[in-house]
Amino acid sequence: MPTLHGFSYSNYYNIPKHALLYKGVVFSEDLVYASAEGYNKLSPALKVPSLTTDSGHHLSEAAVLCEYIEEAYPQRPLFPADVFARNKNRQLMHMAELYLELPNRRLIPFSLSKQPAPEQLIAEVVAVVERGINCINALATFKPWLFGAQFTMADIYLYYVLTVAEMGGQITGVDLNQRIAGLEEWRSAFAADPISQRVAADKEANREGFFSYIKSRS
Ligand SMILES: N[C@@H](CCC(=O)N[C@@H](CS)C(=O)NCC(=O)O)C(=O)O
Repeated sequence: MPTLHGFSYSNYYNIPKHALLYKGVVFSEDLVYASAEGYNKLSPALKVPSLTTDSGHHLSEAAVLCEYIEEAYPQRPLFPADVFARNKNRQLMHMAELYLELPNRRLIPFSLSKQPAPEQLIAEVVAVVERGINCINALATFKPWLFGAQFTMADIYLYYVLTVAEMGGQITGVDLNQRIAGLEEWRSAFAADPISQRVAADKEANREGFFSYIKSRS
């Protein structure tokens, strides 16, 4: 049985978790924070999530876990069969991370501490997020999923990226629902799925533990 390492408050952790649940893979969860002793053996970058495969190998980086999960568990495919469509899917995943997740992630410390973020930082974040908005508008159809009828890995990836993008948006004032037509309805449909609700409930159950961990490190 594969083991997913990390914590449920992490949006990155919830990406492979959602994919595993969608495919009906039986897996165990190992609650671990990135600074735990020995965690570098699972994830050299000391980032959550990581996965230990059935054969005892360790992998890390959420997008890599998505690829591994699809290859190791081909049931209920999450990438399109067509090679171009499959790579278009990956294109959106990469763009969502680079231009929506990572810039907004820079604002997490200010969101958690409720301290004002420097104007220069906000301007830098907004400049990158504008690219992200253009990318999603150019690629996604929202009919009803990002690339049409098939629910794909890109849907999972973007949904959890938006957790951090929304947190940052409260500081920058960028409202993605206003800027990306169809995003809000798509997100509501995703959130209504029982798997999304299970992931959200697990996240909520980890809230106290996560904030105690953050406090213990400051
Ligand atoms: N590029 C990594 C990023 C993962 C990431 O940033 N995870 C956060 C939790 S949401 C983390 O481990 N943070 C710990 C740290 O930066 O020390 C991935 O795709 O898995």
